[in-house]
Amino acid sequence: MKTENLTKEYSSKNGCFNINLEIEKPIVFGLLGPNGAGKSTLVKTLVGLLRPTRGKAFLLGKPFDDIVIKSKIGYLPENFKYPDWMTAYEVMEFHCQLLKMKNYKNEIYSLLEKVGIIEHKDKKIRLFSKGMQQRLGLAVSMLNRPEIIFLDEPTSALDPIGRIDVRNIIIELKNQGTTVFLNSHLLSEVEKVCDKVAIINNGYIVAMGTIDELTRKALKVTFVLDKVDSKLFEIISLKNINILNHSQTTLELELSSHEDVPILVEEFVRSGYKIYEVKKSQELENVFLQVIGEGYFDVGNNKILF
Ligand SMILES: Nc1ncnc2c1ncn2[C@@H]1O[C@H](COP(=O)(O)OP(=O)(O)OP(=O)(O)O)[C@@H](O)[C@H]1O
Repeated sequence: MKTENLTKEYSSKNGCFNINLEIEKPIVFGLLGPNGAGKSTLVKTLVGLLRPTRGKAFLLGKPFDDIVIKSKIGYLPENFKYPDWMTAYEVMEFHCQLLKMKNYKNEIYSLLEKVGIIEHKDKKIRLFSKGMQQRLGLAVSMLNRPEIIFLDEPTSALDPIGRIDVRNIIIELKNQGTTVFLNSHLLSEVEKVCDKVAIINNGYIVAMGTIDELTRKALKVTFVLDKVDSKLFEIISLKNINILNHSQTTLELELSSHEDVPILVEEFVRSGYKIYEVKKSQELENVFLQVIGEGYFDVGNNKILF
C-alpha cells in the first residue's frame, strides 16, 4: 500500500490531508487518533467510497480505484447496519452472491465459527446485540479472503473477551499474509497488535513508526521500593536520568531505553534497596498525549508530516 499526498477535503474543510504511507509487506498497521481526526475519512478514501481531492493511492501495486482491487480488499465500516429481517447466514450468503462466490456454505460456517456466532446463524439481525453485529461484520469483511483488510474500529461494541477474539483473528490474518489496516482509538489494543502505527490529528499524520520507535522517547517506569532517600537520588543523578515523580517509596523515572530497567534494578539491589515492583506505564498513551497535546513529535528517522 502506498499513498502520495493523499487528501480528502470535505466542503467543511475537514478531512485528511497530505497522507504519505508506505506498507511493503503484510503487517498490522494501526491508525490512531482522537474522535474526528480523519481516520474513517482516510479508510473510506482508500477503499474507494470517497473520491480524493488530490494525491494518489496504490493498493497491491495498482491504483486504488482499479476494479480488480475491489475483489482483493476487505472492509469493516465503523457504522453499518444489515437489514434486520435477515438472518446472519442470509447476510453472509447475500455478500457471497455479490462476490460471485460458489459453494460458499462451508466458508460461511467457518467464518461464523471464527467470529464466535455460529450458534446464532439462523437468528434475525434484529435480535443481535451490537457486539454480535460487529462480529458478523468482521466475518463479512473476511469472505473474499482479502489481501488487505480495513477494519474501522472493529472492537468498539465488543466486551473484553470479544476484543481478545478480534485480536487473535487480526494476528491470524497477518500470519496468513493479509495486511491489516486497523483504525482505533484504543491505545492498548493498538499497542498489543500493531507492527507499525501512525497517529493522525486534525487530518494530518503527526507521528509514524513501529511501537518501539514511537515509544523510545516516552518510556516511563515506576519503581516501588522499601525507601526513597538521598542516596538513591544520588545514584540516579549520576546516570543523568530524569526523575518525573517520587514519594517515600515510589520513584517515577523517564528512561531512554528498555535496557536501562535491568541495569537500574541491579544497581538498586546492589546498593541495598528492596524492589517490590517495577511498572512500565502505558507507553503509547504517553506518546499519544504528547503528540495530540503538542501537535508535534520527533520519531528519530521517521517521517513527521505535521
Ligand atoms: N461527509 C462529511 N462532510 C463533511 N465533514 C465530514 C464528513 N464526514 C466527516 N467529516 C468531518 O471530517 C473530520 C474527520 O472525520 P472522520 O469521521 O474521518 O474522523 P474519525 O477519526 O474517524 O473519528 P471517530 O473516531 O470519531 O470515528 C471530522 O471533523 C468530521 O466532522
